[in-house]
Parts: sequence; structure tokens; C-alpha cells
Amino acid sequence: MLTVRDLTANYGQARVLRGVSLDVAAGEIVTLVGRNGAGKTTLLRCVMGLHREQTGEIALERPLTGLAPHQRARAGLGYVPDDRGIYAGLTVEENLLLPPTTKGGEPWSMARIYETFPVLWQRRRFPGTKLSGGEQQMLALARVLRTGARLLLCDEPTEGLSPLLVRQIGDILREVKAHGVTVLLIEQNLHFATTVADRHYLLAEGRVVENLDNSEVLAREHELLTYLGI
Ligand SMILES: Nc1ncnc2c1ncn2[C@@H]1O[C@H](COP(=O)(O)OP(=O)(O)OP(=O)(O)O)[C@@H](O)[C@H]1O
Repeated sequence: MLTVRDLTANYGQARVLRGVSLDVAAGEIVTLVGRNGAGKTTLLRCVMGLHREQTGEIALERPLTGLAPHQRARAGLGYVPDDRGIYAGLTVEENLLLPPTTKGGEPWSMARIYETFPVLWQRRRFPGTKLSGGEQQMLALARVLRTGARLLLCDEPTEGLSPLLVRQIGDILREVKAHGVTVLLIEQNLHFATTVADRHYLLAEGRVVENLDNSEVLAREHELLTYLGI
């Protein structure tokens, strides 16, 4: 579904992605793991078209190279940034009613959103500013599902969340997958990653160095955690 070939990215003179190639098949959940600074966020931003200093090829069934972020969104990509991007002055419901829908995607109805995210129903009249970190994460995920995105790019959705909320995010990602949505996510919690994802790409210094399945991650968990400095 998503193909990335020989992707490079720079910040000025500094090269931070050095020829990344990866694939995500329809219906998969795939994680990007790697130390701080390995290039994970930059990679998601390149796929979404938010980082312009890039070369290489990116396709979501059809080539996306050179397209602006809104055109990539229309093609079916949805981006959930690490700062969650909630409109603080709008209520939860207004945030959910805002996104335009993508062509060809299947936007989630408000009923389905509230069924999947009961906390958003409870908080629907609350302004974005009054939400906890976990609630903001739920809202950011829900909002991108409202667009009908077919592939979600999620920048560490569990960062800073309690174990209970991490489990809830896991349940939601599994439900998203059950509805046919594909996910590429940054995740530093390896154990959690093996409970939600099918495969894992390990990034180091701007390169993909390993493509691991769950059994490999679990068998090498200690070594990988040491490597990641966690
Ligand atoms: N706006 C920027 N200007 C200059 N350099 C940047 C910028 N953003 C990131 N970098 C550098 O690019 C490299 C990759 O950063 P990136 O945020 O993609 O890594 P990451 O793997 O997501 O790490 P983290 O988990 O710390 O965000 C790092 O060396 C970082 O310092």
C-alpha cells in the first residue's frame, strides 16, 4: 500500500535520512523504532509531505512524490503529530466536525467515533484546552479517522501516557485495524509494540537497519532495549 524508496532528508546541510526504503501492506500495523534522533519523526513528516527537503520516491498505490500535504491527505494519508494538533478554542465535537473528507476513503461517522472513543462522548462539550494528554491523543486519532484516511501516520501516540491509557490506545489501534485502516506508527515501548503491530522497522542514523517480526522483537527484547537506551 505504502512504498518508500531511497528516501533522503536534510535540515540544511545536515542529512538525517540516508536512503530509507520500506513497505507497509494494506491492513498492517507497522512500527518505527529507534533511538532519539534516528529520524523517525522526519520520516513520517516526509511521507505526509510536511518536510520539503527530501529526495526519493513515496507512493500510496500511486506516486505521491512532489504532492503537497493536503493532496496526500486527499489520497488517503492521515497524520497524527506528536503535539496532537488539537484546536484548543474548539470543543471536542467541533474538532471532530472540522476535517474535510478524503476521496475514496470511508470517513468514520460521529456514531462510530463515539462508540470507539466513549471518553470523547463524555467530553464532547469540553474545549480542547480542558482535555488530559490521553484524551487529546484519542481526539487526534479520532479526528483523522473522520477524514476517511486509509493509512494513519502516528507519531508516538503512547508517549507520556499511563499504562491504562496505553492499553486503551492499543485497543483503539486494533479496532482501527479491524475496520481496514492501515497504520505506521512511531513506538518506543517495544512490549506494547508487539501487542498491536505486525512488524517493526528499526531505524538508526537515518537508515532502516532491521525489519523485525514480533517473535524476533520478543526474543531479542533485552538486546533491543539496551540498544535503544530505554
Ligand atoms: N527542525 C530541525 N532543524 C534541524 N535539525 C532537526 C530538526 N528537527 C530534527 N532535526 C534533527 O534531525 C535528526 C532526526 O530527528 P527526528 O526528530 O526525525 O528523530 P526521531 O527519531 O523522531 O527522534 P525523537 O524521538 O527524538 O523525535 C536529529 O538529529 C534532530 O536533531
